[in-house]
Amino acid sequence: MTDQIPATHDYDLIVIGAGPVGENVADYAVKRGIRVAIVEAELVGGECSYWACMPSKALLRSGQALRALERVTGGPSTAGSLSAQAVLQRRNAFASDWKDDGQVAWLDSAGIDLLRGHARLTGVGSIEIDGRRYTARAIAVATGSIPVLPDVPGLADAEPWNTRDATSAASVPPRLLVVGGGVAGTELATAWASLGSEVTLVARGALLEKEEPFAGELVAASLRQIGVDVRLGVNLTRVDRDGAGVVSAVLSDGTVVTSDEILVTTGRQPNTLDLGVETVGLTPGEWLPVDDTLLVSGTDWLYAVGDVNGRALLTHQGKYQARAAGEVIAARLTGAVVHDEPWGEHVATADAAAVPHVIFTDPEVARVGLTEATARAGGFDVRVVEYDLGWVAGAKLHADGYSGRAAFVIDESRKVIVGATFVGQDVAELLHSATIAIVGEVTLDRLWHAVPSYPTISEVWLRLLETYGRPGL
Ligand SMILES: Cc1cc2nc3c(=O)[nH]c(=O)nc-3n(C[C@H](O)[C@H](O)[C@H](O)COP(=O)(O)OP(=O)(O)OC[C@H]3O[C@@H](n4cnc5c(N)ncnc54)[C@H](O)[C@@H]3O)c2cc1C
Ligand SMILES: NC(=O)c1ccc[n+]([C@@H]2O[C@H](COP(=O)([O-])OP(=O)(O)OC[C@H]3O[C@@H](n4cnc5c(N)ncnc54)[C@H](O)[C@@H]3O)[C@@H](O)[C@H]2O)c1
Repeated sequence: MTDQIPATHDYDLIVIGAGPVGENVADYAVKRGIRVAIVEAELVGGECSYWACMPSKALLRSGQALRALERVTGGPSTAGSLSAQAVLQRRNAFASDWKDDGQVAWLDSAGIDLLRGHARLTGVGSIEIDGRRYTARAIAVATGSIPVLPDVPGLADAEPWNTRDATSAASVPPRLLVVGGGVAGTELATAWASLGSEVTLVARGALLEKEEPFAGELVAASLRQIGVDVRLGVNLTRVDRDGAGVVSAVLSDGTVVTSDEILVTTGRQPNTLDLGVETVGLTPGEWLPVDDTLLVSGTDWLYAVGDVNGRALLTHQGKYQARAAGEVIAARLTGAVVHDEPWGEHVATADAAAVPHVIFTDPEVARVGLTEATARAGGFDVRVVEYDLGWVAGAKLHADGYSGRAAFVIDESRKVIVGATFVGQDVAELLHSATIAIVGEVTLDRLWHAVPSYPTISEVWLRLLETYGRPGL
């Protein structure tokens, strides 16, 4: 192990991992005129492009569109059905048929060198790929995260699906058991049920426990409506797959679920187990701790960006970090001024204040910032207002019997929104207005002048303000 950056180096910056985050670190850095290489062990484009965001949303979209049509009087009079094979083919196209030629061509056009293979850190400013050593003045780790498999007797031997299997499967399993009531579990249960699978969803608590409680309740009700057997407050105790391939799962309430596949969606862990982090004083298997410029604590050359730092396991938030990291690495290497004050060009301040995300279940769950529970735990002087989206004229027009709910978490001391949640059909596009209100710290009295158009679902903004009451009255 070396303990200082080598005097000569192959690159200014080496990025490990060419997922959406690594690509953006490299892109933003190379545009500032430094020499950049990126290392990829599998496909350029990463998890999001081939086994996560894109294929899962492609699997979900057709069912959502069909149900939306059925909720409008005059839509199909008999229950419509999807062509599962056509949906799977559309999914294949969105996963680029698991080929990365397009992304590789883009790297080339951007002037970023691609090094194929599995990289391991070997010391300060140095890595090894298949026995070959490369050095750089800075290294950015963007290796993402991998699924967690709970230690349940028989589970590993039953060859469960992980999210990769569930997003790339070539046919619809007649029966699917989904374990885990979080984001991936609820989305993939929705998708496969829409495609005709008989789905059972098992969650050890409620669904979507990190959200406002009404989110999980509304999603559980709608999953049941599309035929999913939702079992809450139970866990797996034992799993077996017999010679015919049938899976039997024994639950903590003593019941047994039989299925053709079992999908485990019980969270993620950092992809740092086989990365050589121990050569630079870090612990394999742990999230890499970073400051707001994405610099790894205790170093002046190592950065960790995206899922691997554990700040927000979302593509768009990782890419936001990547823009800051690419710029700050280049700035530091070229001696340019670093703007690392809160909300400055070189920091990921929004990671702590305003992370937006959409769960593409039906209804969608869209949240930015804090929930009531996290705001209270954070010591905010909180007031929460809620409104039933089914009462909004634009929502009634959008779908017969529209069902949904929205909430604002308000910091009473500053009279600003610190969290917003919308649950309902097609609320995803409402979310960015809330992100802007939070990042801009727009006060409630000013928000009264932001007039939503009639008749749109966004009128819920006015209804929530009215529920709060006009400041000063
Ligand atoms: C089922 C599912 C659905 C999701 N849907 C969404 C969504 O709709 N919206 C959203 O925002 N987020 C979604 N996410 C989360 C999103 O996929 C991740 O946040 C995102 O992929 C993280 O990007 P990343 O670049 O940090 O890591 P990754 O995308 O995991 O990329 C890491 C890359 O590094 C490579 N690599 C790893 N180790 C090495 C090594 N040692 N050497 C060389 N290369 C290496 C890997 O091969 C990979 O290409 C979803 C996740 C899952 C599981
Ligand atoms: N639309 C999106 O943006 C999207 C979609 C899918 C995934 N993701 C990202 O991927 C990440 C991972 O998703 P996820 O659903 O795997 O994680 P999650 O944290 O959302 O949910 C994990 C679920 O598994 C349960 N669980 C954990 N350990 C368990 C155990 N030992 N036994 C039984 N149950 C257990 C939890 O209670 C929870 O219900 C999310 O944090 C999210 O950021 C995003």
